[in-house]
Amino acid sequence: MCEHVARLEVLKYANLKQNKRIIIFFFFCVASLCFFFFCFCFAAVYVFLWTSVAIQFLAAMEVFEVEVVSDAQPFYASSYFILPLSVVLLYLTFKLLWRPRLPPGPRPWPIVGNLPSIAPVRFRCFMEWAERYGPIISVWMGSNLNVVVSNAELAREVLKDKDQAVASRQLTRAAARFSRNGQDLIWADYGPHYVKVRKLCTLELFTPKRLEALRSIREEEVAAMVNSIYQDCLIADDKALSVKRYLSAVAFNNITRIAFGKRFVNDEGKIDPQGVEFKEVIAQGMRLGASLKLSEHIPFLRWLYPLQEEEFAKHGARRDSLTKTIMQEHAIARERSGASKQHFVDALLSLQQQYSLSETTVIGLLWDMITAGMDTTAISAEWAMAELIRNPRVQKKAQEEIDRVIGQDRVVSETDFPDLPYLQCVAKEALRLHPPTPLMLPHKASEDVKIGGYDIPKGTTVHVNVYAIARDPSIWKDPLTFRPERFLEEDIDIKGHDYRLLPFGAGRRVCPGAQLGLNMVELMLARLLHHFSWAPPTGVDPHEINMTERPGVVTFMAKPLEALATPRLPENLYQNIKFIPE
Ligand code: HEM
Repeated sequence: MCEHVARLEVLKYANLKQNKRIIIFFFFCVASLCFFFFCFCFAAVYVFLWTSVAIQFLAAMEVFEVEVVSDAQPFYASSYFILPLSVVLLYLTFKLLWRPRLPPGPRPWPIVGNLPSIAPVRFRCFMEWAERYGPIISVWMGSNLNVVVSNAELAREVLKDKDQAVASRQLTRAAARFSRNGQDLIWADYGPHYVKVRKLCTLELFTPKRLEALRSIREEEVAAMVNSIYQDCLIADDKALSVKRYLSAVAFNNITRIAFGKRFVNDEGKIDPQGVEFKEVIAQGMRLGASLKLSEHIPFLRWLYPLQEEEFAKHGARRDSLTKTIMQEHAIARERSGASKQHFVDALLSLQQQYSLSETTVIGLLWDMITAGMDTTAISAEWAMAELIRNPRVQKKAQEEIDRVIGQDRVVSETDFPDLPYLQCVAKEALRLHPPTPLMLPHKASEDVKIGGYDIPKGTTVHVNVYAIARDPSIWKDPLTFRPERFLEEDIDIKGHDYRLLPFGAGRRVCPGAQLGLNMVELMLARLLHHFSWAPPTGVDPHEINMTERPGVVTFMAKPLEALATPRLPENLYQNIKFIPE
C-alpha cells in the first residue's frame, strides 16, 4: 500500500515537472514570437522611413522627379522628426541590449563589488585569482571596474599594442588634489600636457650627462651610510641593525639633493628646520591620502568620508610655500654665480619658459620625483639585502667579485659597474622577485578597447601584475628561487623591453627614473657588500626571515629587516663625509 502511494506521489511529481516544462516552453515560444514581431515591425517602419527620406532627398537633388501626392505631405514632414527619433531609439535599444564581454573574475556583490574578498596584499590576491580565472580578470572595487593582466603576452598587449588607449591615469580624489588635477607628470592623463612634460624628463632631466653630473651626490650619500653603519657596529658589534633605517636615510638624502639641491641633514645626522618641514609635508600627505580609501570605491559613502577640503588646501599651501622658498634660493644663487647647477630644480627653473611650464607644474614635477624615487629605491635595496642574508652563497659570490675587481684599498664607484656583472644580476634578481610597485601605477582606458579578446570599457582601471609575471613558472625556471645566475645565462632587459620582467613598467608610461633608480640600488648593494658581511640576528636562522609584504601601493617588508653587520675593509675606507651646504 505504502509502495503504491509512494509510486503515485512520484508520478504526481513527474507530471508536475512535465507541466512546468510545457508552461516554460510555451512562454518561451510566445516571448520569441513577440520579440520577432517587434523586430520585424521596427525594421519595416525603419526601412520605410529611410526609403521615403531617400526619395525626398533624390527628388530635391533633381535626380528624378516625384509627383508628391498631397495626402502624403504631412507624413513626409513628420518623417523629419520621426527619423532622428528612431535613430536615438535604435541607439538606446542597442546600448540597453549590448553587454560588453568582460574578462572573467570572482562574482561581485551589489554595491561593494569584490571589495570584501580582496586580501590586503592585493597583488598576491590577484595572482591567486589569475590562477583560478585566467591571465586577465575583472575585479570590481565598488562600482569601479579594474582589469588585471598577469602574463607576459597580455602585458605586451597592454603596454605596447594598446599602449596609447590605456596610458591615462585613474585619479583618486586625494591624487587629484595633490597633483592639482594632473598638472604634474605622474597623475597627468595622456594628452598634450603629458607629452610635453614627459619630453622634458627624457631630454633634460634624466639624460646620461645629468645622471653622471649627479654621481658624486650618490657616492657621497652611500659613503655617509657606510660610515653610519660602521659607527653603530663599533658601539655594539653583536647588535642587530635596522637595515631599513639606513636605506631610507640614504634614499631621502639622495632624492632631496638630486631634486631640490638640498641636504636637510648635516654630517652629524641633525636635520635642519626646512628638513623637518619637508618630512612633515610628506607625512601629512600620506595621512590625508590614506584617510579616503573605502569611500573612493563606493560613491554614496562619500558623504560619510567627505574630502577634508580645508586640510588638503592647507597641505597644498604648505608644500607650495616650502618649494617656492627653495626655488627662490636657487634663482638667487644662479643670478649671483651666473651658472646653473645640475639639480632638477635648477634644470626646471632654467627650462620653465622654453617649455612654458606653470609654477604648479614645476612644483608638481619636483614632488613627483620625491614620491616616485624615494621609497622605491630603499625598498628594492632592503629586499635584495634580505635575499642576500637568506642566501649566503650568493652573498659570498658577489663579495668575491667585488674583491677581485676593486680590491681592499679603495671603494666601489658607479664607473666600476660594467666590471661587476654578478652584482648587476643580484639587483635584477631582487627586482624580479620583489618589484617595489608590483601592480605598477594604475592605468586608465581613455576609450573602449579590446584586450585579450575581451571588451574593456572606457574608464576602466588597468593593472599589470608584474609581480605575478615575474613568478610565472611557464617563463621562469624555479621562479621562487633567488638565483642571480639566471641573468648570466640569458641577458634579460629590465627597463621595459622584455615583457617577462617589468619592475619599471614599459611603454609610454615606463619609469623615467629607471636608470637613476638602478644606479642607486646597485651602488647601495655594492658598498654594503664590499664594506660588511651580513648575517641574521643572533639565534635567527636565515630562512626564518619574514619575507611577506606590507599592504600598499609599494611593497615594504612586513617586518623591517634586521641584520648583523661585520666590517671587512681597512678602517680608513669608512671615513665620514664633510658635507658643505650646496
Ligand atoms: C628601483 C627604483 C624604481 C622602480 C622599481 C620604479 C618603478 C616605477 C614604475 C613601475 C612606474 C609606473 C609605470 C607605469 O605606470 O606604467 C614608475 C613611474 C615613475 N617613476 Fe619610477 N621607479 C623607480 C625609481 C624612480 C626614480 C629614482 C625616479 C625619479 C627620481 C622615478 C620617477 C618616476 C616617475 C616620475 C614616474 C611616473 C611616470 C609617468 O607617469 O609617466 N622612479 N616607476
